[in-house]
Amino acid sequence: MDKQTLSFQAEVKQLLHLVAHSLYSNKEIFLRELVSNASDACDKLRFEALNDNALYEDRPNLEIRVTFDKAARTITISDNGIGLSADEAIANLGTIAKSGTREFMDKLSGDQQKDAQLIGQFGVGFYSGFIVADRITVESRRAGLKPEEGVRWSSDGTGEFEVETITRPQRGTDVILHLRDSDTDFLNTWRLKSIINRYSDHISLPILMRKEQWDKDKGEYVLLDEWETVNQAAALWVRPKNEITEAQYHEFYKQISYDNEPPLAYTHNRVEGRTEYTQLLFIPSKAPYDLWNREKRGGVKLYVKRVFIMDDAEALMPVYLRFVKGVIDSSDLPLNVSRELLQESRDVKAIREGSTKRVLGMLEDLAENHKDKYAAFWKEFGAVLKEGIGEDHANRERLARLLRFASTHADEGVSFADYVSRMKEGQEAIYYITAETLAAARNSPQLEIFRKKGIEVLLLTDRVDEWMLSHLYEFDGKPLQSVAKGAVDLGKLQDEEEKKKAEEAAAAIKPLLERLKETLKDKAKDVRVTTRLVDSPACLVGEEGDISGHLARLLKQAGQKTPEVKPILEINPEHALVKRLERTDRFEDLAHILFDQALLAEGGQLDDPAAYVRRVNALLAG
Ligand SMILES: Nc1ncnc2c1ncn2[C@@H]1O[C@H](COP(=O)(O)OP(=O)(O)OP(=O)(O)O)[C@@H](O)[C@H]1O
Repeated sequence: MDKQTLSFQAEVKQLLHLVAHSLYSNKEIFLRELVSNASDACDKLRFEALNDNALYEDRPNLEIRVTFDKAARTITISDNGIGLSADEAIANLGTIAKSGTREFMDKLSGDQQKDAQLIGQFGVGFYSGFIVADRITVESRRAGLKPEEGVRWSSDGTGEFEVETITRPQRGTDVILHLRDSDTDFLNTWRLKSIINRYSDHISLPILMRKEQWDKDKGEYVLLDEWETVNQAAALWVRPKNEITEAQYHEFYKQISYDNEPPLAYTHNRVEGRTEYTQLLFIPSKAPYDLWNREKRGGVKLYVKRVFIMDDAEALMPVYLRFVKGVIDSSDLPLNVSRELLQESRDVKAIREGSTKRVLGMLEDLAENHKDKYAAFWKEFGAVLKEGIGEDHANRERLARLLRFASTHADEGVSFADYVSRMKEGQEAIYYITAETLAAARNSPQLEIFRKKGIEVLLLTDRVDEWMLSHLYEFDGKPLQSVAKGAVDLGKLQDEEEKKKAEEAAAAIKPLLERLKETLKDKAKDVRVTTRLVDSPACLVGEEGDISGHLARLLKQAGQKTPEVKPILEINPEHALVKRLERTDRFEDLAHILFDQALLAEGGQLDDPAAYVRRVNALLAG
């Protein structure tokens, strides 16, 4: 192929611009990214060679070399991995194939500072070379192709790149960075070594650099023809725990997660027994931008006997732990394991169960011993963890203990155990209310009697709460009871006198109830007297087993059909407004207003807001 000039995909141009302008604060990451690509290329070769050993040609030892040339002002990162064909170079280095990166591009705000932070979550990979280089040349040959089928790719990182065929006897890739004038300080063994130590120590392949020696005559260090390995060259998770520093764990985490913040916690174990594997799992400090995408595959990489098999092996972690990042290295799975096989494998099932327990153990430890960290975790990931209540029956008990809520007694951080420890003498149930917002929950009329009696109520406002509650009926033998469903049954918390008073009030008000029922028959399935209200005239409740108004609204928002369930209107016979009903000549207006206000108070929407306004105005004017 003669030399061709091609244009970058529009998104690449945008990305390149961003790379060159936003990443100045942390220039040295270019080396991490390019070494990581070189390592990936070696992993890919090892993987393909499982089925075709000839791909190793005569160089089975995979390695990465980092060299520099002061005179030419270049740094070269070389690998003898899978290499690129000409077509692959055009496709992979001229476009953004990864959907993640494309999504990232969509999220760019144009605000450089924000975008630079965002970039940390993605890693710009190959293009990060342009942070320090004003031209990058890639020379490569794919394993298995002939020497004449090599390719040279070159670009100054603006709009276009050039490709041509070259002859290249050795397989693999050289990425040659032509440094900008301002970045020649990277042409220094010590500097490069220290960057490799910081970012790439855990890369499992040897990273080689030429040795240096002090030359007395020249009065400077000169490079020798001898090479030395400058990293540990052992996969981090294989090394004994006591030889790994906290900083190394954190760096490894950053590398696999693209998260700039250190992880909240990690766990590193060798599991022995029927299924043998090593797990190194991290809990991030911050939720990724796509946490809510349940389709997104998990963040756990699968290795088999240190050979990289796949990213995002979702079968290794339950969906509700999709925020966990890390590596699992199995000693038992076959090297040619596929995603389909993973789904069925008994070993994988054992690994998933073991890893789930480990993560829950980590969370329990945080909850117990590092309360601040657990609170931070809960803020970021609590709502996702709640999915586990419905999805992971085996661990439901443990998960329930990890849940945290707001309540009428505390703004956040209330566990079921806290709640139970504060239960009143004679209180049998754990009371909760669901609502769209904390304010709506806190101010619901249904809470009035509980507040009056000092009984704590959990305030649930996450979207997933209703669903979660359909899978969780009790904690520690105490039933969970909605304060907005069924008749209030405070059981032993209510004394006989109160009960008697309520019954008498109900009897006295019977004719009024009948009238209300008739007037509101299209809106309410029943109207009854309640003791749950103190300051409000009325509230809506559901029948035990009915879906709540809150859930019905959530489902409606999600575009799902919901069964038409009419609520029950409960009225407070002591309230002035209710008393007024008995002698008003605008009974119908007032009845509707009572209902509509009860609906508004629980966060509902009126079917006919104009009618409501008209009625209120009529009353105000009258
Ligand atoms: N040293 C290399 N050898 C072979 N192919 C490479 C090499 N470096 C890059 N590539 C190819 O170029 C593609 C783009 O690289 P880039 O670093 O931009 O993205 P990525 O590696 O897919 O993602 P990321 O680096 O964010 O994990 C790679 O997927 C790979 O196909």
